Amino acid sequence: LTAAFAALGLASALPPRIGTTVIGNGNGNGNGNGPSLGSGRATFKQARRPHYRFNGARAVYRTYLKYGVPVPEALLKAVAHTDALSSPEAMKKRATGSAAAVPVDERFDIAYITPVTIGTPPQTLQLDFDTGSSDLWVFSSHTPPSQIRGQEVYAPNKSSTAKLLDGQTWSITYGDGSASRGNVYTDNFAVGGLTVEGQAVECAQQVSSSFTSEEHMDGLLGLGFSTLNTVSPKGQLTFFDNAKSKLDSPVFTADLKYREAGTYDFGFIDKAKYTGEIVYVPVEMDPGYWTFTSSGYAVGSGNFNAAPISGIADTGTSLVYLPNSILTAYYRQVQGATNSANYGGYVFPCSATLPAFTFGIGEARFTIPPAYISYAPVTEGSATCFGGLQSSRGIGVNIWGDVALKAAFVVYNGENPPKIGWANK
Ligand SMILES: O=C(c1ccc(-c2ccco2)nc1O)N(Cc1ccccn1)C1CC1
Repeated sequence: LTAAFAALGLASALPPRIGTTVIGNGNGNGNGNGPSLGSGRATFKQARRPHYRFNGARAVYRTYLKYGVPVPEALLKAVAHTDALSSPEAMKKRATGSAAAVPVDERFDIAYITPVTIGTPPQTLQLDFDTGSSDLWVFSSHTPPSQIRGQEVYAPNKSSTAKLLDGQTWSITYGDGSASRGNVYTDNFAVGGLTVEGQAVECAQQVSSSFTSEEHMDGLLGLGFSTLNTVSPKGQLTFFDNAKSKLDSPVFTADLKYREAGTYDFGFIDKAKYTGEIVYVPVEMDPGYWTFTSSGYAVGSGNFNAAPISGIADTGTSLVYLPNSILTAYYRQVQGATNSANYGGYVFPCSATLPAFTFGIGEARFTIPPAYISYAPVTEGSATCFGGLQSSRGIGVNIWGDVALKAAFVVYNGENPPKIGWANK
């Protein structure tokens, strides 16, 4: 501002502290209708103007007018632009968030963890963001120490903003047989700069062994629909449902990657993260998963089999689970592949040459490279590898897990009705 004034050859008469409204305290100067002057002194208390946003361009503009200096075109444009930025609707939705999705292990993408902060002062935990479930639960000070192996825990008693949800409990069983249960607090909760106050944080009082052995995962953050939430007797909202109303746009995106960190973004779609166009398909939100229909598949360079495949986009599941007919078509192209009862799924020699797997979203095509499908040796150092494509028989739903999701940029659009968008990257 000083420079602006100097440019105008004006003394740097800085305007009074912007946004103050001068109010009298009743000892006026007697020429209004206030009480007669007492000691010839007057004091005026200043008060902040609520929701006032300083607007530099407008301050300079006012000065030009005050001194009768012609206002240059550029300044008029700046005033118009900055006014638009601070307009009521522009002010209303200002929130977005962005956080890394890091593989829990450097060799296989078994799951991805994302840093979050809970409480006051903030406690940082690493959670598995899971679009296949809708409970936000954490290892906590209520978790038996015998079930904790290196995880960070949330201690509500160390947070001045934690509140127990009296009488509320939760209990969840996942498809791989893992399970956890406990009680519930609300607290301030933030992901990548996006804060929700009063988020239901489900504290584990019991976790099953597979959670104990996943030492870098301090809990799950459900991004399914809140209808799946298990808190009883009063179901709670997911972080996304709580944050949605203040997001610039009611969306979150998943950009998972093969053996490297990706990102979850909330409230915006980052054009730098994808190529071509995002193709949207409808979502069936009952019973609570992001359920959509794929338009078909192809094995390697084979022709595309156009056939609707209903399935869920599940960031919390490592592999892809599809109908047997598709798996037979795929693994018959893999030398030495068998569906092993011993290992519980399709295995093959790690030295085998694998075809890619392509799935359709409308007219768009997404190809999972062979490297993603040669998932991991069945046991440390084994020459037999477990496939990234497995059978959905016995699950009841087809699942597009991380093996598929990391081949795309995925937009979870929470408008009514919800939809899911897919783009290549
Ligand atoms: O693990 C679950 C899963 C997630 C949430 C719930 C649940 C119960 C009550 C509320 O949510 N139940 C699941 O079972 N998978 C993935 C999966 C992977 C492997 C086998 C079976 N399934 C659900 C998304 C399908």
